[in-house]
Amino acid sequence: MLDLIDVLFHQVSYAAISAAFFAAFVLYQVVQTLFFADLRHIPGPLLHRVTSFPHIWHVIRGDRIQWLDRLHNRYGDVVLLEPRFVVTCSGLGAKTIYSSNSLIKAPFYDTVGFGAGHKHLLQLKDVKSAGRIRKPLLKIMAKDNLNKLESLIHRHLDIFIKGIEGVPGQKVDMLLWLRLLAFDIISEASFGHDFGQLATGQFGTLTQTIFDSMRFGVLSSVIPGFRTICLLSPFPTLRRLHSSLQKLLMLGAKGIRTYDLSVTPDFVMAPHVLAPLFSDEESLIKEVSAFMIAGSDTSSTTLLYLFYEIALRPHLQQQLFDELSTATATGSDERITREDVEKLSLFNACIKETLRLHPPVPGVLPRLAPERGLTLGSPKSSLFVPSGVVVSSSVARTQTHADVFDEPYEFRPERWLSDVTEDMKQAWMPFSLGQRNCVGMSLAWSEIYIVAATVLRRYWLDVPPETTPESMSMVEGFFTLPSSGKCVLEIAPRKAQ
Ligand code: HEM
Repeated sequence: MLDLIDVLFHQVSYAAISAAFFAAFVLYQVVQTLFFADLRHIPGPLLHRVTSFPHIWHVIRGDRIQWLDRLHNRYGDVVLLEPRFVVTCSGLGAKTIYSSNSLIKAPFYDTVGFGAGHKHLLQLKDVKSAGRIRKPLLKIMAKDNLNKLESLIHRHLDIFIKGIEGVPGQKVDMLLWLRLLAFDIISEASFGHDFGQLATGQFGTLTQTIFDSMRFGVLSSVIPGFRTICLLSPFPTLRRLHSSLQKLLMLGAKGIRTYDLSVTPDFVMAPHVLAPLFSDEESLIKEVSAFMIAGSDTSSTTLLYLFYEIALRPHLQQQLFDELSTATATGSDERITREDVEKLSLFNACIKETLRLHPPVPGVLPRLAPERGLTLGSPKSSLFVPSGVVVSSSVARTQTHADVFDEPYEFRPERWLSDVTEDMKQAWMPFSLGQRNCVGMSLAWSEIYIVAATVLRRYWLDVPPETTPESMSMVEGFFTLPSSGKCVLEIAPRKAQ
């Protein structure tokens, strides 16, 4: 009996000693992380030093834009977002991160691909390997080359116009129609044929697949193992999200393989034009499928907020109409071309201001601090970030920095008409900066110019009571969208006025 007590006593004391050691170790780690870690000089909530959970939570909720705003208001230009993730909202900080070729993309980009195998351009980590695809792609998508796409844009715009004019009461959900337009344009530009959704006025299988792919991309970028969770899940919604990427690839493959060269032989982004850039068909299919995501909601969101902001301001709308009326439509059938309107100053200022206040990619573009570390500077402070830490600009906040823009949250296109400071130029980054900026920028501008000019010359836009600042407040999914999921605007044909 005594022996038994002795053994138990020893076991208990061993267990107690082990527990005490473990508790001391945990305490040491917590104290070390909170007060002695190499990032302790970076301002931010204490919780961010030990967990990524707050960041994950706000990504899932879609309110990261507002959360980043609050963090910067409280902690300044440079903030600790996660234990190994630092964000800055200074233009100078953005320049430091994105204009240097030595910063590679963060592991985040591994999660936004199409699964195993080849990566698409957005995912390629370093400037050099991305450059091999980017350089020829930029030539293919150069402004002069894109003239050939203008008739394609107009063809879809005709269907769009017919569609919105048929909406009862001419109260149009612009979000729905602009998304349909952008999806049809990019699918025809990439696959050689659209999916006819614009003609039906409804989201179809393709759009649902793209929406699911974007949701899946967002969730798998923040929830570890999300792919596996979906794959093993009994819930049909999760399994549908997971299969969306494969579905998109299948549509991409079909588009490329059934591309009709006899109809559009010299098409800008035709498979035979793009194929030499890629080592095999799989890479080409992945790239073109990624265009479907990168090149759709980005353009439609810009056009949406442009129309909304203009519709809110009758005086500006009339000024813009007067300016657009000075442009002669030189395209076939007297259609507006990019060249007709791209130099109009107020028109350009309105688009720039829309992209400043409502950036389609509003959140973070994470990179890894290089081996020597880097200093994130702003006029107020500069903080050293050691090697391997993820660094990023908080884009929406950088573009509304109160030190750079007067009345930063006001839509004031005139700020771009005179006295544009270097700080303003530096802080305007809707397409990102440097060697990994948007490769589809020129295509996006063509689409925005042509659609916006055609619509604003043709219609007077009004905001009905149901469309409010709250319903239009920005949420961040893969890209920016209005929180209500719609944007009803009233359209009145100009001639009828
Ligand atoms: C208003 C419209 C657009 C905006 C605001 C926009 C914005 C951006 C931004 C901010 C990036 C950098 C992403 C990052 O570093 O994580 C990017 C990259 C990219 N964009 Fe766009 N984009 C637009 C339209 C388009 C279009 C129409 C395409 C058509 C194909 C496109 C294709 C791409 C691609 C392929 C990349 C990856 C480039 C690389 O990693 O080197 N984008 N875009």
